[in-house]
Amino acid sequence: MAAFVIKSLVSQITAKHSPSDHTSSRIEIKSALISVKRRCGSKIPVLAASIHSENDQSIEAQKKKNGPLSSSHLSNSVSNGSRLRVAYQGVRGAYSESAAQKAYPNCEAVPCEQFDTAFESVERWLVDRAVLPIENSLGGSIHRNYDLLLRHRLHIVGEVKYAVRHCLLANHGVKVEDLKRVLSHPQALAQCENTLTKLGLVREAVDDTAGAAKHVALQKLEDTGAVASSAAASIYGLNILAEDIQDDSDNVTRFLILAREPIIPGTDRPFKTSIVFSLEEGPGVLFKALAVFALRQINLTKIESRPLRKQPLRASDDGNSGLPKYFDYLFYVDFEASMADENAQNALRHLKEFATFLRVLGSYPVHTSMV
Ligand SMILES: O=C(O)C(=O)C[C@]1(C(=O)O)C=C[C@@H](O)C=C1
Repeated sequence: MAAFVIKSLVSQITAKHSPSDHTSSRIEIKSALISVKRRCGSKIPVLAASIHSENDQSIEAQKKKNGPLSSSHLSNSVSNGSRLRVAYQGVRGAYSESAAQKAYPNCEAVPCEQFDTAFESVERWLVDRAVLPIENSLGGSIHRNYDLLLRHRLHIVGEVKYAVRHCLLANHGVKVEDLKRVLSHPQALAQCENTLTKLGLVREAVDDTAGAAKHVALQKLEDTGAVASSAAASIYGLNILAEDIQDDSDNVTRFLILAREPIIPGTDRPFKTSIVFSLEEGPGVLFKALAVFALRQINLTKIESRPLRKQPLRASDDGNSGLPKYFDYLFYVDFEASMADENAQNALRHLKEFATFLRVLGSYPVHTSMV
């Protein structure tokens, strides 16, 4: 509630003042924050810190430099509430940018250096949403984002599936036979495993596909190519040596749309729910957990297990030698039902009876159209 109050206050105040008139709007925001703080208590300081500093000027300056948001920028701006601002990981030309624009066609796509930065920029009101890859049909799960879903308190409010078509890019005048190395995001390299092996290229993983293209272009490399999109080729002035080099034409990456607040789940269209839980150790416990859905004819579309980092190993309970006996895991499950559906509510109530931890990450409409 406090955050909502502040956000509407800030947009009212900043709307009153000209963009250059930061001093008076900051003074007014400060006094408004003091009165809100009296009403809402100590939750304010963190949010206030992000409002008090120079607002969009630093973001505009940052965008002019065309550099992605880094953690150092997280504390000094706030979304001005005009166009929806959507964070993605990577630089201009990344598939994540295209996915963000597909999810919100008129959005302002905001590049972030790391996945963590994208999560934090939503939490600190720098942007309104984040669109982050969670799995790919060839490369599998993006484990980092599964771990971050648990570490942060954002909600999944949607998903978008994007058909990824990789190109082999190089500087003009460079031929395929001149290449010795290729740069790209590890997921992209994995999706083009066969092609890159046939070409005998040494792979080097970098933060994102478009960043790889940008580096090859800026450094005018003649023995190194990049695996990236055709959009990245035109943005950074590279030549497309080969198109559709992914190992399978059906190369789809599923992205999650993350927000500070959950959506109200409905039953008016197909919904999906994502949860994460952990279980006691024991024979058949996982079977029992999955049975709560099977018994109610609820279809599971994804199961992912990730180490329980706070307690990665579990000592054996027979007390022998005290050596850890089990790896402790978290289970991430997506199922095809809305949390507005009583059947899904009963399934989770049943799961809660023997799960040691359970959190609903989001209940959101199934993405149906393809790019
Ligand atoms: O590097 C990019 O262009 C991204 O958008 C990242 C990413 C990913 O993390 O999987 C997104 C889609 C593709 O699967 C390849 C890379």
